[in-house]
Amino acid sequence: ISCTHKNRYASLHPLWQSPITIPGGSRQSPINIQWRDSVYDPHLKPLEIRYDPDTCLHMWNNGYSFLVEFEDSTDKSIITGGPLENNYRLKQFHFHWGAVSDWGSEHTVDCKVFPAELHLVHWNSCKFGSFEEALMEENGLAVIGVFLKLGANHGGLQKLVDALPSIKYKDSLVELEEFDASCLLPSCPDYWTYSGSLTTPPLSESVTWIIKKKAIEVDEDQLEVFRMLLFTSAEEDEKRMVDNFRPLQPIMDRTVRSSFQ
Ligand SMILES: OSc1ccc(O)cc1O
Ligand SMILES: [Zn+2]
Repeated sequence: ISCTHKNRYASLHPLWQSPITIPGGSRQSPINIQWRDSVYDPHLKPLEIRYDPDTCLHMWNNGYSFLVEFEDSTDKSIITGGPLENNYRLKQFHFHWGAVSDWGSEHTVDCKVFPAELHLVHWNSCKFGSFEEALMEENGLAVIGVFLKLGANHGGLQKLVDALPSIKYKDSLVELEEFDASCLLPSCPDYWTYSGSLTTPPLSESVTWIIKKKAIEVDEDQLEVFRMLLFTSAEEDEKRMVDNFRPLQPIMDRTVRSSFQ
């Protein structure tokens, strides 16, 4: 069964309008995760997260989302274990969200859509020399996806939310002193994992996705600040940065594994 394409695709940014199909694309993201079709893999290890808050550099609006970027010239902030063969270095994290809290996530679980989704992007520093090189290689990247659901205010996220007005326009940037990205992860270790792609151009099929089973809670006021950002620069006609998610892609010949029974 496919998830009914509700009107959440009605007003997408041109980038995501036509579900761009990559010629010969066989492992595109995002996908719907059908819980009952996922296969428990007892060989999956616990994911190890080792982030150093001092590697945080800045936050900027790249015209698709807002990103927090990290200094990645050493293995100071890495993930390892889980489905991964090597260490993967934290490069950046960013979010996808909707114009309203009825939709916004890229992945879905049993067709359930969340108001937003966090992506923590890492690259294989054992096999490649840079993020840009790893981006084009099979298993070059590992991205942790975390669903955001409506609930209590998220204290760690609030530090970023407070700085968002200063990067309202495309290509604006603000320095950040230390930020511990692990505060954005749920405490539950459970995850699904599958082979996929970037969800923004160049849509490279180089991503080992690690989707956390548990969502983190944020409140409506925090999402409202996300929605105040603009896709556009100061000189252009204002376009609010909302609905920056890619439509669901076919699972093709892929299996989603779970780290839990
Ligand atoms: O939207 S997903 C995504 C975007 C940029 C990137 O460098 C990696 C990613 O997984
Ligand atoms: Zn993303």
